[in-house]
Amino acid sequence: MSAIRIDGKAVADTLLAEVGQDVAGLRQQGVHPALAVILVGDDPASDVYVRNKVQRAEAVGIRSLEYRLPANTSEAALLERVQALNGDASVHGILVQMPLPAHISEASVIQAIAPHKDVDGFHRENVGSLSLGQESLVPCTPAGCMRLLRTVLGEDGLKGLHAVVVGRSNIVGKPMAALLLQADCSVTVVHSRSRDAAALCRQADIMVAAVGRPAMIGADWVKPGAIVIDVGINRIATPEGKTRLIGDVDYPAVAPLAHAITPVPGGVGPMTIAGLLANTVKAARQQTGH
Ligand SMILES: NC(=O)C1=CN([C@@H]2O[C@H](COP(=O)(O)OP(=O)(O)OC[C@H]3O[C@@H](n4cnc5c(N)ncnc54)[C@H](OP(=O)(O)O)[C@@H]3O)[C@@H](O)[C@H]2O)C=CC1
Ligand SMILES: Nc1nc(=O)c2c([nH]1)NC[C@@H]1CN(c3ccc(C(=O)N[C@@H](CCC(=O)O)C(=O)O)cc3)C=[N+]21
Ligand SMILES: [Mg+2]
Repeated sequence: MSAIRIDGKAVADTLLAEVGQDVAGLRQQGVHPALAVILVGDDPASDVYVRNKVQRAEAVGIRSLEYRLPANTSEAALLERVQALNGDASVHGILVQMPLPAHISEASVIQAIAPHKDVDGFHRENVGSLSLGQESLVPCTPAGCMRLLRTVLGEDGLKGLHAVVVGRSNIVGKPMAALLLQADCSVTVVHSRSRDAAALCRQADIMVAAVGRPAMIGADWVKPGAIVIDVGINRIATPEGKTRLIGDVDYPAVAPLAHAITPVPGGVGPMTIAGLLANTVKAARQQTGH
């Protein structure tokens, strides 16, 4: 028996086609959804993601504005840029690429983004809404993971299952746990201080790995028949002297015993970008009343 390989690229393409139709409809009504992406410094990984975002945005008809600021940009200058975009009615979504240089407070920058333009869903107003189960802009990566889980399990198929989230970051782990709870899973969150993380993970019907450690999750962490979602994006060196992407899950070891599993690349990553663009359209609708 080999696992279902969850094709995130294909699911993302379906979502992007829907987004493209929504954008076309809005543009006929005179609304051109626009996303501003701000990148501070020249982190090579961030550079790839920002390029992917801008390309996908343009492919679905979303106007994209890209601001590349030098690594020595002051926090005040970045906040000024954010405030200018907050006040620009032609811009519907604002994303500040993380991580930021150490001299800039990520929290301060996130709180400066107008909540209705916060397409990452990181602002405390959106975090609060998510936690309360109220309508909000939901973080793109966890939302993408939920959509992938529903493609395997169906709309109501998550109810009552035990989900284990590995990682508790504000951008992935915590919002992931909130969404799983809302879908009526029982949720365990495992982190660096957890006692016997592997034993907790072995109890999971659904496991979501968001750690940032290449292939940390081996076969002995996974219950046979579990569904495994790998959020990790790690760049490792190959014996040939090149680099390649690998997840937090040891795919060759885990795939034979899982019911379904996402690959890296081609799993969660494409869903994040599709979700970001879907959030941009949602924000544009809310801001324009269309
Ligand atoms: N596919 C996509 O679209 C995206 C992928 N990513 C990727 O997902 C991964 C996680 O990202 P992010 O959440 O931002 O990472 P963070 O570094 O912010 O968080 C990592 C989490 O993993 C926990 N952790 C670290 N080591 C262990 C361990 N040995 N056992 C159990 N838990 C551990 C940490 O625990 P503690 O809190 O105790 O320190 C922390 O909560 C990265 O590879 C990142 O590149 C991120 C965003 C989007
Ligand atoms: N404010 C903010 N919001 C984010 O959503 C955010 C961020 N900062 N900082 C960095 C992480 C990481 N992230 C990814 C986006 C797309 C892919 C992606 O497209 N992955 C593809 C291809 C990757 C490749 O080939 O390099 C895949 O996995 O198949 C991956 C990772 C968003 N993040
Ligand atoms: Mg910082």
